[in-house]
Amino acid sequence: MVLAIETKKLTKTYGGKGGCQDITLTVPTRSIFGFLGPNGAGKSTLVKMLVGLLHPESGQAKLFGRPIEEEKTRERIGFLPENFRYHDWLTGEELLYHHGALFGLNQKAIEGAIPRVLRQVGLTNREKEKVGKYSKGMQQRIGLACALLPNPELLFLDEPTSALDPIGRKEVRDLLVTLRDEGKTIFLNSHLLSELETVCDGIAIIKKGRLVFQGDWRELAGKGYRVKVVTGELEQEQWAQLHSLPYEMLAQQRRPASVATAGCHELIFALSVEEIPALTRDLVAVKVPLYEVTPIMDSLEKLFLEYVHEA
Ligand SMILES: Nc1ncnc2c1ncn2[C@@H]1O[C@H](COP(=O)(O)OP(=O)(O)OP(=O)(O)O)[C@@H](O)[C@H]1O
Repeated sequence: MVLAIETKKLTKTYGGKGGCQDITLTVPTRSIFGFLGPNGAGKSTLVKMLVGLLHPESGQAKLFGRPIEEEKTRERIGFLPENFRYHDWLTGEELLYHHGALFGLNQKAIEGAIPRVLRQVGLTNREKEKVGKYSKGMQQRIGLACALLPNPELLFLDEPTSALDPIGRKEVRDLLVTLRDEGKTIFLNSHLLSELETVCDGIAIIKKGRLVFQGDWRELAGKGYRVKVVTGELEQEQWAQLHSLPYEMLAQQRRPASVATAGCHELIFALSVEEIPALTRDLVAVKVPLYEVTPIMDSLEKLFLEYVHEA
């Protein structure tokens, strides 16, 4: 499998301090990868090395199996830096021309790409307005449009939705999913964990310059499944049978009257994911009127806080 990003012990410090150290990371192609960490953890330092803005002190990094130093490799990436200040006096279109030229695209290629990127970021018909007059959200969108100009296979986005309202965020999330489905890889730096959890296939967590987790967070969050079971009214005997089943019941409560959905008892079991079908079969066997069986997963936020505090 060709990896979009592969680093081995990649290190860059600032006079021996800060930065990031010994980062060994793999990001598969055709995925959305979330890179998380508290402020000052080393996220930007890693991204800047990968896009060629900083030279690693030691270690190696490859993009699509090729060393990051190769110019040809860099042509395959797009980058949206955090809080980038665009040229206020240019129109959106002029800015795109400028960035297209910086990418080394010729006039024809730029003209062809502009309508595509404007459509992708929802700025069609706003390209003649000055960037200085754009709202913060529009400025973020035009930045994203610049990053998309060369139709990159790998896109580095640093906080791409921080200035957007909820509708704008949803639009950008949908765009990222579309890009991934088209075969692109997106490396996403964001503090908005609830956003990452809806789109990311894999994540890495960095703390004080070192990686403390990488992988599919859903696997990790789902390891210790809890399962919510909602039942109808239960006879005394059914309660007894329920308690005799070989599952650990963590909680039980009568559902408050305000809960509109059917069922009146809510039971929480501690289970592994593989045990869910067996639990369901056993509940049906003891004639429990079953309304709902739902796995409860930990949120990415909970996982993140655990790693950042404990590791
Ligand atoms: N140019 C620099 N000179 C000295 N130290 C630096 C420099 N750039 C970053 N650092 C230090 O390196 C560490 C990592 O910084 P970096 O900007 O990579 O973190 P970050 O995770 O991107 O932070 P944030 O989320 O706040 O943007 C921090 O301790 C920072 O102070």
